[in-house]
Amino acid sequence: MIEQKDLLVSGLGDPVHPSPLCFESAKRHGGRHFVSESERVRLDITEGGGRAVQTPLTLEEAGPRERLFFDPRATTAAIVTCGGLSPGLNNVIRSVFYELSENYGVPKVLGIRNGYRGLNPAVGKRPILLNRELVEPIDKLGGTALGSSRGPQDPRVMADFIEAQAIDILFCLGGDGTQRGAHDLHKELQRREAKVAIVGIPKTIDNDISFVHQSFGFATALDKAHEVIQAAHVEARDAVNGIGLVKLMGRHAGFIAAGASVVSQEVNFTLVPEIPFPLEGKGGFLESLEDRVRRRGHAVVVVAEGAGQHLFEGKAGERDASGNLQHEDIGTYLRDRIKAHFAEREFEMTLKYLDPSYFIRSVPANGFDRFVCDQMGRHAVHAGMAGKTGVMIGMEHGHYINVPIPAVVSRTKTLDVGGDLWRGVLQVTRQPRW
Ligand SMILES: Nc1ncnc2c1ncn2[C@@H]1O[C@H](COP(=O)(O)OP(=O)(O)OP(=O)(O)O)[C@@H](O)[C@H]1O
Ligand SMILES: O=P(O)(O)OC[C@H]1O[C@](O)(CO)[C@@H](O)[C@@H]1O
Ligand SMILES: [Mg+2]
Repeated sequence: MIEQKDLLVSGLGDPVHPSPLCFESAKRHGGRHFVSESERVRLDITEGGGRAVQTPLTLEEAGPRERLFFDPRATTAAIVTCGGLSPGLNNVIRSVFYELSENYGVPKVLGIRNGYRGLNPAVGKRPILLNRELVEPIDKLGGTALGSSRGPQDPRVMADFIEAQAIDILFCLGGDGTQRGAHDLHKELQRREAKVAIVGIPKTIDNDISFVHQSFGFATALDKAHEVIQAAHVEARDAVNGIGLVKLMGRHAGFIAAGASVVSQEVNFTLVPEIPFPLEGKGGFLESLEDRVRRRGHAVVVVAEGAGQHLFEGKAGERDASGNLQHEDIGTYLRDRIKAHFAEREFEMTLKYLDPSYFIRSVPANGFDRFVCDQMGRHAVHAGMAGKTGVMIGMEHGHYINVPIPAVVSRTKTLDVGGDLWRGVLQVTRQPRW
């Protein structure tokens, strides 16, 4: 259980340098300008309906501070991108670079190559000095201009490198693993009493990072997933007893599968990791699917990659370089089980299996994600320049917030099966309430 004391952000010291940012016109019009340290955002803004009355937890509002810890003209910053790709990584790199160099006047911004590996000179490539020419066109491209990687590096080696390069602020773009790595690095630098700010920026198409209502890349992933579901629907509808089966990413959480099902409106079954569905027997998935095909002549099924793992109990899964468990392939397993089920009943049908895989994440960000990327990147710069460290930029209730990384990684965000999104899925699919 997170307590208020777990939500206090660490600082490197007194902010003594005046910010070069200018908000005079906002001030004149009575608008918001600098954000003070006392401004906080409530984590839970709902009440009533039988909820227990509690003192609400609050988080630090992110945003530009009037006084900075780092003197912008004498600051060196660096950016690293880790883990799997997500639409918008390049947009964040670009916004972080421009905010630092154009608005704060930071003279040196380094791009660390291929994730945390680039902080270990024994195995990584040298960092690149970012400049306008390099950064200006990257937002039109998918992927990350800096490269990424999985797999651990020793925090002592990374801290040595950071100190040797005189890096003052490191921006760590990545998912839960990246934020854990950032926390280890922060602790090592703290142990050395090094005045280095570590600022995380959450990246995941899976949308499964706590304290982030919607991470960048998620909306683009839904757009791409929607295209695939549309194709599955056309194929299913135009075949004799057609079934379109679509597997989508989401190893721990079903946000992509659920979100894309609602976007598409054509899905009849959505299978997610949060709800272990019965496969066989009355009311199970196969019987329900058969019933739907008998009644309507076709069906569309969307399955998240992390769904149905209970069906593989006893199998020792492999792990990737970062230690993430590799799931058994629920997509091809369901494809084969569906075919076998209909064959046993001598019920003619046509199954089309679509696995868009990386197609939904290695693409440029859509308009909404581009917007989120810019906001995330610039808020991260404000936090770093103010000397906040061991912190990740979050977003709740439309407010950007500074969240201590231990609080972020202490819990995993999964679909709220009593919430609006899942209710939406049930209303669209009218599938059984497993
Ligand atoms: N528990 C951990 N402690 C320290 N470092 C970690 C930890 N977990 C992962 N890392 C490091 O963080 C980097 C990225 O981790 P990982 O490959 O798990 O991706 P991620 O950031 O979780 O992104 P995603 O899973 O969304 O692709 C890797 O270099 C990995 O070794
Ligand atoms: O094949 P890779 O690069 O390890 O990435 C796969 C993983 O990426 C994710 O989309 C997370 O970004 C997961 O849903 C998926 O398991
Ligand atoms: Mg991860």
